Amino acid sequence: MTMLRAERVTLGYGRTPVVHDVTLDIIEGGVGLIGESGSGKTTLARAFLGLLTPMSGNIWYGDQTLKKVDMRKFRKDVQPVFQAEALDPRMRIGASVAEALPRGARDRVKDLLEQVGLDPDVATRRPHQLSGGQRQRVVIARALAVDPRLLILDEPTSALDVTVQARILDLLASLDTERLLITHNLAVVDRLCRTAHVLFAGRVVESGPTSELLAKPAHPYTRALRDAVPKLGGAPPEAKGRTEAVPARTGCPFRLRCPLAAPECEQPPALRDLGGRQVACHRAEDVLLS
Ligand SMILES: Nc1ncnc2c1ncn2[C@@H]1O[C@H](COP(=O)(O)OP(=O)(O)OP(=O)(O)O)[C@@H](O)[C@H]1O
Repeated sequence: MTMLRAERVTLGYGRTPVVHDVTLDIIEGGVGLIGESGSGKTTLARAFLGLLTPMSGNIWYGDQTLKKVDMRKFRKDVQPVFQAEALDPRMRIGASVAEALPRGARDRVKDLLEQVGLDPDVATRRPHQLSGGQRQRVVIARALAVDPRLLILDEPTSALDVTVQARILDLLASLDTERLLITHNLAVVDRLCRTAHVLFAGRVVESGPTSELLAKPAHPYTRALRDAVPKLGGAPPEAKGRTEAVPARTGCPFRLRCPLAAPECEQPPALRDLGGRQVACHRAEDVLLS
């Protein structure tokens, strides 16, 4: 089932588009958005949260666009999971979680803290008295307080060290709530999302089942990300090749970094179906064979 849908969405700041003509469904089983810094992941997430209005195209929630939807209900159904730094440093943890709960349900603080694997005694502490992993759990507890249908998680574990990161991923995997996960790290998407979309320079370059994208990438950029997959907790990968090259302004945006670039890549590749996935590459068949 599709929970949220971006339909031919172009997004930008001022008059400058940074996400171009993206169509993408958030479906059950977890959806991952992967790409390097500046590829447009957070911009797309902000549009899905209703925080950024598309320059063109629409975001659909069920059969309504976000322009028409009941925003009070939408804000309850679709919850962002912010970085732990967003917690109010002056507030005690219990008050911080209680604040997120609906009126009349404030006695659920203890349950929520337990649900995210925290000792309810942390309720009396302030954020600086918790570890980074504990703070991230509090942020997740706050997001869960309104029983959302969908969590939108932007790099939920990148600030944490490896073992703590693995435990937070276990927690997220154990939740019933659906998720859109934004990350540099393919290994994190593999753990939490059945479907993955790879963004490069504000365009979807490959989409499909995560396991297939990892096992047999059809876009050279997906392959470069896969080959640079950091262990959980590692540094963000850089695609191999001429990493200093900026995206090309004409033709395929990846061509200046692509080891398979050919004359036809001076024409922009359309996103096309290829054996159960979608890929925007003239040479996808060669990528699969090579
Ligand atoms: N508020 C803003 N005003 C103008 N340009 C912005 C703004 N926010 C982001 N951008 C630009 O939009 C592009 C996409 O940024 P975005 O933050 O969506 O990328 P990202 O893939 O989430 O990167 P990161 O992983 O570093 O967060 C970048 O070129 C960025 O410089």
